Amino acid sequence: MSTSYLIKNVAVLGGEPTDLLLQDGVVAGIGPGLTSDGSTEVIDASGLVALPGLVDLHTHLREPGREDAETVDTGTQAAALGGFTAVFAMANTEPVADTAGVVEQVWRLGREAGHCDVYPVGAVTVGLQGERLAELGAMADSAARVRVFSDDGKCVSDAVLMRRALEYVKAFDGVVAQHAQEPRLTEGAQMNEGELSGRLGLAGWPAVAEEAIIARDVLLAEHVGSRLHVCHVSTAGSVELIRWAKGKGVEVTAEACPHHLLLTDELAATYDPIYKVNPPLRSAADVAALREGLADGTIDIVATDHAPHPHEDKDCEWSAAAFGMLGLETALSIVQQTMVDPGLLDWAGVAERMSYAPARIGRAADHGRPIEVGAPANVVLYDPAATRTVDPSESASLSRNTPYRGMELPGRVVATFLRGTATVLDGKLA
Ligand SMILES: NC(=O)N[C@@H](CC(=O)O)C(=O)O
Ligand SMILES: [Zn+2]
Ligand SMILES: [Zn+2]
Repeated sequence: MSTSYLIKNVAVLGGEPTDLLLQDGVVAGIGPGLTSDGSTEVIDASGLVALPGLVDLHTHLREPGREDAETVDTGTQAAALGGFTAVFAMANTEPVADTAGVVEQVWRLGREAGHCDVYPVGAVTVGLQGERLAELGAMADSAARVRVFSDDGKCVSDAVLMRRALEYVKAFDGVVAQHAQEPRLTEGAQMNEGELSGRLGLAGWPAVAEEAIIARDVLLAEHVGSRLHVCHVSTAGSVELIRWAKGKGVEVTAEACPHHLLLTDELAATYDPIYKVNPPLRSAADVAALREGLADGTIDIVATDHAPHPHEDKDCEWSAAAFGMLGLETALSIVQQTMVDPGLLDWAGVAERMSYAPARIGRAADHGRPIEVGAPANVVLYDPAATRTVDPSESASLSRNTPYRGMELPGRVVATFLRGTATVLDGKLA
């Protein structure tokens, strides 16, 4: 029999303190003054906020193939520590997750690890090569029940292939998640194109390379009547385009990453590749536009783009280093710092953008449910008053490439429950 938990005096979505009973995998009771029998573990949650288990629509778990950077086991440990109960695992593994066999392998590894649910993302094109559509239907029909398809890491830049993919996924209510990067406009690109890239002598990655693909794709999505999701939106112009498309009724959703909500391209002046990421860190004006777009719902969700890389791929000169940074264990803190503390989002808004909406977009039915009686007990307890200094060596990830090392961040995940079982207790893996 699994343990049941009575969580006392917890602020559900930041509301008035109440009690929460998690039993038999579901939320079994909510209300002040709940009492327990002897077999129930009681948690004093005074000062803590309860949120629905977080859902990350954009995680790189690296397995199969780059187990030196991350495995499904270590990546989902990091996820649980960050308050996540479900992650969508990107397809740019080795081999690429472009067949039913590979997505089932990742899905099975997730079940065996047991730290959070793993929803494999299927590649759009064979080998991420951008030439032929992968077996989308076979992945959708597999045990992994894939609904999100992405060549993330690469852009589906061929308009005909993108159109076909959007058409194809309609049959099983799927969505194409685009890494919006016009390849010809970003050959050799190293950082945001601007005055600073010129001064630093690093090849620029212009905003228009992202915006041109988003403009094209929202028009394609409208034309074929399909669902489009835009990965890691990074520019003010992209926010504007998505706002316009939504206004027209296009079925487009979009994500922003924590690092794009906090950090700017000025960090490239350090030449420290810890700040090298794709799409690149942008200007302060872009950061402000992303925060505003996330606040008003133009940007639907926060997704981490957790991108582990081993030190030999990061501890080298800027132009040789890999793109990407860790994100799972710090996401909620960065969202608190950039959105909640400045008053741009309340905790209900965080639940929408980090749990309900990503689960909806990815069709993860057991996740992203309000904390109410009968719902699966996927819950995170968070202490917004705590602070901590980020120490990369404490990360559960196999990699160390966090841009927040040494920074003092607000908040701490105290506990995470997956279907009523604690995956994290007292801030540590349970
Ligand atoms: N974001 C990154 O900088 N890197 C990602 C790929 C991607 O998300 O495009 C990776 O797989 O390392
Ligand atoms: Zn990407
Ligand atoms: Zn990615």
